[in-house]
Amino acid sequence: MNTSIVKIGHLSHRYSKAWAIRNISLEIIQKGVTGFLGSNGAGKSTTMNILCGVLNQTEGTVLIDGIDLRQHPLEAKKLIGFLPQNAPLYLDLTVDEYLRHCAYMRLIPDNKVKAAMEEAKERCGVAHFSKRLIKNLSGGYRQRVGIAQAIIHKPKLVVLDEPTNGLDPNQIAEVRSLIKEIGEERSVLFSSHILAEVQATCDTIRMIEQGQVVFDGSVDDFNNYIAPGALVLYLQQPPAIEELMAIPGVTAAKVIARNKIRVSFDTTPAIAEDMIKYSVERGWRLQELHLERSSLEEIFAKLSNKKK
Ligand SMILES: Nc1ncnc2c1ncn2[C@@H]1O[C@H](COP(=O)(O)OP(=O)(O)OP(=O)(O)O)[C@@H](O)[C@H]1O
Repeated sequence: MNTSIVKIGHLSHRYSKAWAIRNISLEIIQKGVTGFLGSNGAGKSTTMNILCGVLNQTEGTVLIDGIDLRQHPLEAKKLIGFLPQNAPLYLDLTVDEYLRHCAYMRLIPDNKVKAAMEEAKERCGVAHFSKRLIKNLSGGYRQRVGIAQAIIHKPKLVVLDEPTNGLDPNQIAEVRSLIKEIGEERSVLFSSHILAEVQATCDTIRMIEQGQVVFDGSVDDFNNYIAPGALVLYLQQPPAIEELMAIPGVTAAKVIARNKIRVSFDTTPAIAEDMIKYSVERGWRLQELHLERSSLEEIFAKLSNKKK
C-alpha cells in the first residue's frame, strides 16, 4: 500500500503582516517524484522550509510518516533529506570532508560513516571527485554534492528546492535522471519553474499560487487540465468550410495548410467520431485527425490565474 509520507494540514505562514501561504493541505506518496510548481513568490520555498523543519509555521500541521514535525522534530527530521535553494556547501572543504561532516550531523554511527559516504557519492556520481575542494567543482557537480548530503542518511523523503536552477542543459539532464533514480526507492519532492522538467521527471504535480493549492494530481491530469477545443483534420477531398460549419457543435473551421483544416468545437464529446462518420458518408477521404492540446505554458497560466 502506498500511503502518504507527508501529510500537510491547513498550513499557513505569515512572515510579518502578509501571509506567504494560506491554508495549504496536501499529501505526498511514499515513493516517486512529486513536482512542486508555482510562480515566483507563490510560496514553494516557504512550504518546503516548513516541511523540512527549517521554519516554524504560523498555523497548521506537518506529519512526516505520521510523526508531528513540530512536536517531535528530531524523529521527524531523521526521515528527511533537504537541499535548499542555495545549497549549504562549505566551499573550502573537499567532497569527502564535507560529506563526513554531514554524516556526523545526521548522527550516523562512526562505524557506518564511510559506507554511507561511499554510497551517497556513488549514487550521485561524485566518487571520482572525493578529494577535490568543492569550490573547484562545476555547478552541476556542486549540485550533485548537495544532493549527496540530502540522501547520505537514507531518508524516506528527499526535498529539493529548485535543484536544477542555474545549470546548463547537460547538467540539468543529469540531475534530472538522478532525481528519477532516487525517486525509484524513496519519495522526492522538488520545486521547479521549468514545466517541461516537471513533466519529464515527475509522477505527480502539486501547484501553488499566492500561497494556495491550485492543482493536485497526476502529470496526465495536468496535461489534460484544459479540455481540447479543436481538431486538426487532414482530408484528401476537403469539403467547403460552410459544410463543416453546419455540423452541430462546430464553432469555427479554418484552412491552415493544403488539405489541412482546424475545426473548433464547443463541449461536444463525440466530435472526432462524428468527423470520421461524415468523412466516410460524404467522401472527404480523411487521412489524419488529432486533437489540439493546450501547451504546458497555457495550462500553467490558466492555473496561475485561478488565484488572481
Ligand atoms: N524571510 C521573508 N520575509 C518576508 N517575506 C518573505 C520571506 N521569505 C519569503 N517571503 C515572501 O513570501 C512569499 C512566498 O515566498 P517563497 O520564497 O516561499 O516563494 P517561492 O514560490 O519559493 O518563490 P521563488 O520561486 O521565487 O523562489 C513571497 O511573497 C515572498 O516575498
